Amino acid sequence: MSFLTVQNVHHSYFTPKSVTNALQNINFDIEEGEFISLVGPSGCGKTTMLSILSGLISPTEGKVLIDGRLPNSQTTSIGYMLQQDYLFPWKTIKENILLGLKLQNQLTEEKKEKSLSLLKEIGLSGVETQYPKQLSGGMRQRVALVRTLAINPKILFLDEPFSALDYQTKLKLEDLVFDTLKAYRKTAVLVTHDIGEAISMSDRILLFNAKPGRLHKVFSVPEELRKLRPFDVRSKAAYSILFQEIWKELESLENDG
Ligand SMILES: Nc1ncnc2c1ncn2[C@@H]1O[C@H](COP(=O)(O)OP(=O)(O)OP(=O)(O)O)[C@@H](O)[C@H]1O
Repeated sequence: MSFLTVQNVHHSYFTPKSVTNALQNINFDIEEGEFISLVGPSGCGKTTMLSILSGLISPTEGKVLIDGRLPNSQTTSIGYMLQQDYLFPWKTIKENILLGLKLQNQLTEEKKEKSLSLLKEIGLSGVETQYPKQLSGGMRQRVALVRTLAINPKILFLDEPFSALDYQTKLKLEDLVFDTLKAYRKTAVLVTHDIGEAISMSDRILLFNAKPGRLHKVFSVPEELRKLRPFDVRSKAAYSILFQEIWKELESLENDG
């Protein structure tokens, strides 16, 4: 059985006046250690899919299993990186990083040391006693990554974590997140509007279609690109070919809609 399975998922939002079929008949699997991106036109259900995968909402029909368990079960450890870093402004960087462990009653000396050494690994030595407002947006997102990894999640859900950053910081952070997730052999699902980001970071890309949201096509990133860091992927011919392919497919979906 795969690490994560999505079986016949449908999801509708009901309001007193209308019903929106956000997702229809979604099926896919993710293997342990895979990096998957969800892309598609606005309103195709990417955020809804991520909310279902992470157990924030239950699908109207069908189910998701992570390591054989429902995502909202106590034993399924999930990490998030979002567009905003959601660090607590009144807590120091060290307190922010250790908060998850503290809340889960898992703050051992060993885990504390590990989390603080990860902060150094990603180039943030010496910020432990500073407050979030003293750091740049890119630095704060790096702290958010450490905070997420501190709880040793089985899977990470990344909801446009680079979209609020300037272009140069975004490219640097893509490399850093990629390196860190590979080093710790983490499984990850990224939602992004940026096809280049999806190709350069992922093993596979799931293209969704809108109204209702369906899984339209799955693209496998060529093996030769998967071995490279995201920044280096962007200069390869195979990258441009796949970019064109996904771009054309997206355009045809938008024209159909
Ligand atoms: N809480 C909600 N109540 C009612 N309808 C909703 C709700 N959340 C999302 N929708 C609708 O469900 C559909 C899918 O929305 P969703 O946000 O998942 O798409 P998306 O692909 O993430 O969009 P975007 O790329 O614009 O962020 C859309 O038609 C949206 O209007």
